[in-house]
Amino acid sequence: MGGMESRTIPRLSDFHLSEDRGFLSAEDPLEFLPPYFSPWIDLARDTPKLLETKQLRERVHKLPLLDHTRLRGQQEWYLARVVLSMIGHAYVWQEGEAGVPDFLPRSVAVPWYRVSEHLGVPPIISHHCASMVNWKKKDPNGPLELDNLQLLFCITCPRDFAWFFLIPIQIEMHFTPALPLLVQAQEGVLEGNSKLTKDALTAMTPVLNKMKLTLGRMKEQCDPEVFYNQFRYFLSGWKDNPALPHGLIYEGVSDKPFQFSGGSAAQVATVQCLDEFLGIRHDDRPGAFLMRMRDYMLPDHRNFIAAVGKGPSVRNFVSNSDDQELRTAYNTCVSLLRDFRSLHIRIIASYVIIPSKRAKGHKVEGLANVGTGGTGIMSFLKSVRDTTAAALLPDVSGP
Ligand code: HEM
Repeated sequence: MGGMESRTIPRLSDFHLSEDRGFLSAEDPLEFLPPYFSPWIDLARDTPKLLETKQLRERVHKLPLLDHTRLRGQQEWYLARVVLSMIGHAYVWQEGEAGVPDFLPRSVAVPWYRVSEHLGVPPIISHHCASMVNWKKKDPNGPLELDNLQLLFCITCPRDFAWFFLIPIQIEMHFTPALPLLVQAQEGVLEGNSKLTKDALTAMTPVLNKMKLTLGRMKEQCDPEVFYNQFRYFLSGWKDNPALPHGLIYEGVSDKPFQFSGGSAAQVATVQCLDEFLGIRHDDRPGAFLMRMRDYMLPDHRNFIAAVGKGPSVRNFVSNSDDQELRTAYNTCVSLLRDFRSLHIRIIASYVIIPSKRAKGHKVEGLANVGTGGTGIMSFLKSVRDTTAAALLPDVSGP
């Protein structure tokens, strides 16, 4: 990743990133669209119940084709994408892998495709739409914190599904102070100011610690068996997926099927941003997968990550310096990111590997192995974690 190092420091405002919300948008997400769009909102709200009785497809068949060009403002476009993604995935996977439809009806396909095109992302559920713009505060005057957050729209299993997507929002909030710090660290490199870079790296330590602590809260309200057997497959896409080997036809958009990857936390911008900042370069295959996941991020986010990677190299600066404190500060960040990834691997063991062994013969068995899933997951994640660990720099040699 990365490429030629430049002397340009990314400015947050150029990428519409705010100092107090980071990759979350500066305004709170909308909960409602204008009344004209109530068929979408009502259907998305009813989705978990309609799936229970297997009536969701019927409701979609009655959905009118609405004019998406009547959406106004970024937040309305975001919300439209949230609800259409929930409805679209519920439609495709209502019957599990056994009963996939040949095409997605135009009343969902056309606006989903066009709204996503407008936002510069593929028409499929992504981490951004399921999590980052899909929340509200329980107490509007309370803090933007996990325990005060509620997910707006779910596909199924509301309690567990919501928690799964709320955890990343809190992680995002922890990460937010790191954005100006990484800019500061690169400024230090540009100015040859070791202290500026060191202070920034040191101030990032609590950020990374908090991210890991919150990741560790996943089990509080998201049960591994519910995740694995009841909602994971609803997030699946139609690329490299044996249940939809040719992809999916979006009726009214094209007669040819499209192939897109499903939702994955590998689309989280924060972690890839940290990799670029710390100069961590992943091996060919894992690196290519992570790079591909950037296509599912908002253009501003993927462009910012690329700009950080092209900015002055903190890693080169640290490795060329004989300031041991600077090196320790850098190494602390790298080791905390490694620890975050090690914890993530332990989580996958209980959320994917163990349930997959129990699920033999279950109706969604095949869907457990899509994407980088199944046995490929662990070697992928371990490679990414080991490359992170390998980025640790040796101590400065004595005089
Ligand atoms: C129950 C919770 C979770 C499960 C089961 C899970 C599962 C997975 C899986 C299977 C992958 C491999 C890529 C793929 O197949 O799509 C992955 C990658 C990834 N996940 Fe998670 N994930 C969970 C929670 C999280 C959270 C909360 C975050 C951060 C907010 C996160 C961040 C990542 C990242 C950054 C990657 C890419 C690999 C890396 O950079 O280390 N995951 N996850």
